Amino acid sequence: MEFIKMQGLGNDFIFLDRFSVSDEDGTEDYPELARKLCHRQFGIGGDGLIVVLPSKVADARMRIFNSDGSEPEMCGNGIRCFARYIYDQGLIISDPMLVETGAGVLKLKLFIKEGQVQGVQVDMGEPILRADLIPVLGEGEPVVGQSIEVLGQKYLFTAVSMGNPHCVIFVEDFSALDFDRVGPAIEKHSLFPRKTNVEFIQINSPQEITMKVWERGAGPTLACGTGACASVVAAILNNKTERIVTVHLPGGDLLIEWGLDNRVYMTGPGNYVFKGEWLGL
Ligand SMILES: N[C@@H](CCC[C@H](N)C(=O)O)C(=O)O
Repeated sequence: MEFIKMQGLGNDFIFLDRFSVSDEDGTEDYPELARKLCHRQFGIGGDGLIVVLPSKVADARMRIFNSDGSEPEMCGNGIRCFARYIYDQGLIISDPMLVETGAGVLKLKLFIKEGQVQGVQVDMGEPILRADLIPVLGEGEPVVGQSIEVLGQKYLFTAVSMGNPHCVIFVEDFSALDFDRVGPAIEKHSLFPRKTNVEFIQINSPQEITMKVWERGAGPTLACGTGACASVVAAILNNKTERIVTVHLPGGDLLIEWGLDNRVYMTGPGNYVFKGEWLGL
């Protein structure tokens, strides 16, 4: 089975190109493939599996599976890699590029220099702040500064969906945080009926934040694009930043803007790692 591996700020994905094969034939078990291929020792290794599919309403359709086999609605770092891949394959019909995702059809702008994609800006759409749609068992709307208790300690969180759910927690200092225990405990907390991604945020200035993420279905990753967008929305709702913010992640930086049109714009890279053939069938 041929594959390509790509990464967006170290958030790494195995790409299966099924553009010319119908998804409807049901012969491939993507959740099972994701678990096998993403395994860091027994597989290729990755945070997720991305399947490139044809679309009736956009240039192409992206399906993403977490390394545990679950299928989230969206992936911010993945969609930038996806855009670069379909551009390089000559599969684009429209400008801006349109990609169908579980969070709707998204518009993407490619920054191209001498035929090479240098970066991608994604219109990530409007953040979802309604508790029942995130979903979170939240008080008030938006759910800002609500208390959550895990491992005997209380944290204040803001809940935002960018198609997928995020629980954003502001911290003074990462070193005081038991990240490897608190992250998974919040991911599976009963306040989040569909589980959640968890972002811990340090505010550096009104234009800069630093983020550590525990992803739903994948654990700790070097970056999360939807998480960066949700965190900037949460920071603005908490009056901590301006509307254009650089987000420092372990794998690099993203530029996020929550526009006055209520849409969130994410700009960053998408890169190739290698291509190969998987023999572990
Ligand atoms: N890393 C991604 C998000 C992938 C999905 C997430 N783990 C979920 O289950 O919602 C990103 O860059 O947005």
